[in-house]
Amino acid sequence: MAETVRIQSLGAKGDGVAELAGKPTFVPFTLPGELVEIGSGPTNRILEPSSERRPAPCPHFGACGGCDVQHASEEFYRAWKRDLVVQALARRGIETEVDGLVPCPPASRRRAVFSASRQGGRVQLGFFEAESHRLADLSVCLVVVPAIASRLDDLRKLAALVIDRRRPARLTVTATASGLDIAVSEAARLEESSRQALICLALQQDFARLTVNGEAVVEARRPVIDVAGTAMVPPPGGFLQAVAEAEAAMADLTLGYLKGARQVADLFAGSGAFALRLAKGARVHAVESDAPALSALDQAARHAGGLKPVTSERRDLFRRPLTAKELSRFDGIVFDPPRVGAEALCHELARAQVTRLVAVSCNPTTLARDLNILLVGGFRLQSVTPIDQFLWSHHVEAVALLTR
Ligand SMILES: C[S@@+](CC[C@H](N)C(=O)[O-])C[C@H]1O[C@@H](n2cnc3c(N)ncnc32)[C@H](O)[C@@H]1O
Repeated sequence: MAETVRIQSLGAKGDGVAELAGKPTFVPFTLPGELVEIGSGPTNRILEPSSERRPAPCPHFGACGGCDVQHASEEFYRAWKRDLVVQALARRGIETEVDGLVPCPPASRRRAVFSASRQGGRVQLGFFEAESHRLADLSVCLVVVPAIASRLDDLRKLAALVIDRRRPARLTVTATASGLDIAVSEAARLEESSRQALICLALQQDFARLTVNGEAVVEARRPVIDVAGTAMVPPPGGFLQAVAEAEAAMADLTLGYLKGARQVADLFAGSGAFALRLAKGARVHAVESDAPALSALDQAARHAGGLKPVTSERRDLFRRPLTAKELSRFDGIVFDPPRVGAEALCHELARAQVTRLVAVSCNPTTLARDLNILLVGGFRLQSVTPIDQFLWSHHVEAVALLTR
């Protein structure tokens, strides 16, 4: 039955929020203030559009799970994203100045994880919505760098050789300085004939490296990521900040905040986006649980000229966080955990003799929880900067400085 609702706000996942029969109702692709008819068909009818509404630039918007908010003015979009951080902090009772959002340009995502499946004999390649089976077959993608956007058909040809009938394959595609680095997971078991076909295709398409279900199929060239002048070869499908400009913005803030520190810990260091930059001015101890990531960091540090010593430690920081005593030997610390945050580590940090801390986060909710632990432990929050890395999605990063 059709109902008419007035959208009150935009929720944390980018859906419009309205009240219906006293309950919150989520209406995708709407904006605050809009009057919307819902439930009358597959799409909702906007009866009164917001003055902030704009035509979505991408023809796949709405059908593709990659973007949530393309239908608003840039000013509205940026304010909403910044507010996701403000609101998450406020829910923990943290009232603080939050900087303006560092924006993300279109055509800048160097790392994308596509899904591919076969529908009626045709290979479809695109992004799934969370918890959805909707996969739009992309003819264009406005968020990825041209080196990826121009290769969607080639990626479909590759997917055709690896798709398992029972589940979609995942293609982690990274544009590196030496060509595309592609890691396919959840692929069908490779028969010798499809392995040969993949090798031919990868060489013909000039992919730098192709890995399928963890097996190196082709490495025509080492895929190289430039980390502010240091060459780093990432492990296949390993973590990499998705947008080089966003990584640089987070790193610039971190380096500025830790200026003058001599002994720095980079916790949840990945392949060294921060460590390799920090080591230009300080000794760095990098801690991370993923062995291939640490090995990439080590190799890069060893081959780079002019860096101060970089040591690394493989350690599960959830189960075995550095202790307050271990942390107290550093005069600067940066930590950049996955979405679940760094609760156990923050309890140790709160007790450590550390005066300068940089928290980098991809989840405002866990960031707020972790900051709260540090504030109770006597730190003061000096700044919070939201950074857009996933343009037109509901994801937002943040960098915060804490001092004692
Ligand atoms: C958001 S990434 C940050 C990586 C790095 N700072 C960068 O900017 O490229 C989070 C990192 O935490 C690592 N990680 C996940 N769980 C961990 C754990 N329990 N202990 C230590 N590291 C972990 C992941 O492997 C990943 O490299």
